[in-house]
Amino acid sequence: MPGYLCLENGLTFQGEVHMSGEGPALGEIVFFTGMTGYQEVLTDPSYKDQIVVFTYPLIGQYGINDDDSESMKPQVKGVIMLQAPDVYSHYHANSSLKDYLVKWEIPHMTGVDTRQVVKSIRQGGSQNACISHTSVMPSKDHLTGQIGRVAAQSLQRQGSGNTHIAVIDFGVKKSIVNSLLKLGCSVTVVPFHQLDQLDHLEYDGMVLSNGPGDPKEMTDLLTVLKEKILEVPTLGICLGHQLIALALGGNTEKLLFGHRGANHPVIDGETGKVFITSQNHNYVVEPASLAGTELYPRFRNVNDGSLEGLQHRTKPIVSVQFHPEARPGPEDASWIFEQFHQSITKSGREKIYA
Ligand SMILES: NC(=O)CC[C@H](N)C(=O)O
Repeated sequence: MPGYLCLENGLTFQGEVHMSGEGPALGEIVFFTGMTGYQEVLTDPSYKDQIVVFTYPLIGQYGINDDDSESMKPQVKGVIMLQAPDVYSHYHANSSLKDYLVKWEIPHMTGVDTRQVVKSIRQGGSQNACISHTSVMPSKDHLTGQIGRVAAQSLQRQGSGNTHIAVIDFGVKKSIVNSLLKLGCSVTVVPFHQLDQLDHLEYDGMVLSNGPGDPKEMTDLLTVLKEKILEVPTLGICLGHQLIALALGGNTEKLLFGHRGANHPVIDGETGKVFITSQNHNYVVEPASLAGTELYPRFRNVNDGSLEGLQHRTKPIVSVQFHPEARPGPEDASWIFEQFHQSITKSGREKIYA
């Protein structure tokens, strides 16, 4: 049925709307620039309640499969595409993208001038938007509470390796846990609201996961997090990176329109090497806020110079704004997990932090 995408800045786009009810579906509108990886994006809990615009004009060509989801179901509030073909082709696929979105009742829209939508977001910044059959202007209210809607409810142990990692779950992607299991670690996923459980666990390292929304919604946890971060080798990924900065005295701010894609170049100040990363974030750590803390900026985005990761001056604590687990995107940064793993053993630590 014909319908509308209405942005907070007043712009309205017409297209073909597919949604079960009348709507409207309200979410923060953001854009993803990768040519592939739509299944991973739709199921990444960090996109909770966001409306995602895909800039690549043809989405759904290789269908949906049983392996590539980052969580049990799509997490996005809505999907905006130029074209989503009914025909798909891939030896792994078991459903079309459209059937999958209909099954999970995810409002989606095709026939939209996605380039124009993206231009508008780049000018006005991420903002709320509505998908509906009639033209409905979105509220300007800042959407909150997403982390509580995606994180696990109870502790989950996986793997049997000797090195035991506590993954603090703010909406963890499956591939972060898988990256640790692949290195031979065992993993306990600890929900963010059960940090007291860490006192009963014996673990060798900690990972603070990715997650949706504003990191400052987790301000109540910062004192406990700081104590735990300083105790064991710690890796922070995306929201986890932002929380390490906040816990150790830094500050975060919101970018105008965020980074979401599979080809963001990042330079490692330690080695001078540039690598291509997968990204999905709205917020960044403010470099100036690190003055007087024990953290220093190690990684930078080559395109806009924004901060992409931190290192602690004396302790084995590293954090990255990009996604070393990739999915979707290149695996150029998977060495971050390997170094984290090495940093857990004393000899590895001496080598890395010499
Ligand atoms: N992928 C993430 O962890 C995103 C972190 C945070 N929600 C942001 O948008 O910046």
